[in-house]
Amino acid sequence: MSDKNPIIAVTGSSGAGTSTTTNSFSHIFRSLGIDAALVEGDCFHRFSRPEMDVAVRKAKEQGKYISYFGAEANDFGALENCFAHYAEHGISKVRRYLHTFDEAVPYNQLPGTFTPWQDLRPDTDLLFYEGLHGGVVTEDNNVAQHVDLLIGMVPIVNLEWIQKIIRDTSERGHSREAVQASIVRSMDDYINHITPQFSRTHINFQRVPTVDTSNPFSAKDIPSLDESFVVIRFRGIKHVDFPYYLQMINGSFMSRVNTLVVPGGKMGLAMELILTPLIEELMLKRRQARGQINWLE
Ligand SMILES: Nc1ncnc2c1ncn2[C@@H]1O[C@H](COP(=O)(O)OP(=O)(O)OP(=O)(O)O)[C@@H](O)[C@H]1O
Ligand SMILES: O=C(CO)[C@H](O)[C@H](O)COP(=O)(O)O
Repeated sequence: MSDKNPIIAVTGSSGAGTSTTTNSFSHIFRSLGIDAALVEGDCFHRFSRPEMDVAVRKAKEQGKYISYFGAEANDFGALENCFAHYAEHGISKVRRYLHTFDEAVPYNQLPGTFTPWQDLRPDTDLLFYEGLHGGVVTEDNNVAQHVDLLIGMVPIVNLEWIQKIIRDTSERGHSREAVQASIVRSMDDYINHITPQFSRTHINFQRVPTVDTSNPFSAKDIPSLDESFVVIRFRGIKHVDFPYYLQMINGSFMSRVNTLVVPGGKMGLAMELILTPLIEELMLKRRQARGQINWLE
């Protein structure tokens, strides 16, 4: 945590929608005039796609599974260092993992490879991470401790799998069988490294479909926002203005004292209403910590 160089992390499983959510954050950053440094979590994978294929095969020969959710295939130490270094100095190093031809062509590289490590732009206002492990804690690494605002993006699991299967087959060139196999292979790491993060988050956004998703492996399309509700759970945030949200978001209601439910189509509006004041507060603390505060504000 750092008042001077705050970090916001959106964490979620593969296909959960962390990249999609980045659009909502970009919109908020733009409207608040915030210059955010983007860190894509996939840059901390240890292996390129061909290297991962080999690692998975070798592990299988030894009767083990490795997946993109776990510590063997991701450098949690490098991720923690990235956050710690940014919190301390406002800079860090990042790279990109290129998933598709569209992403890879501008770099003259192949899909499934990394760009070289590069310094983040200097003088950014905050670091924005989206990926798998923004709230990870293991025996050796504590990534979560460096995050000032931790958001979980968590569709219910059937919907998450539908989103992953359809995205991976239509955009990333994988077969349905390969994606199903990777879901099976990931299950241990999913339980040990992905889901525990959602008990450390400040807010979880859980999309729940209102259409039948009981066989996610046969789904032809992703249920739309209008075919879903979003369950929003708050933890450890003071003064959550539930009456204001209930008034502003048509069709919203509370299901528990810390839980707001909104129609799926209102997810963007809900994110903006809820996150804008929290991000403004981070920026206010940042200015105070840097002695830039104008007491007339
Ligand atoms: N709220 C939503 N409504 C409808 N479709 C969605 C929503 N969120 C995500 N999707 C779709 O689900 C798929 C996966 O989303 P996205 O790429 O954002 O996931 P991700 O968490 O970034 O995955 P990865 O970590 O594997 O890159 C995409 O096809 C995206 O369009
Ligand atoms: O999104 C993922 C994890 O967040 C992917 O599973 C991982 O990055 C590997 O990508 P690809 O299947 O494109 O090689």
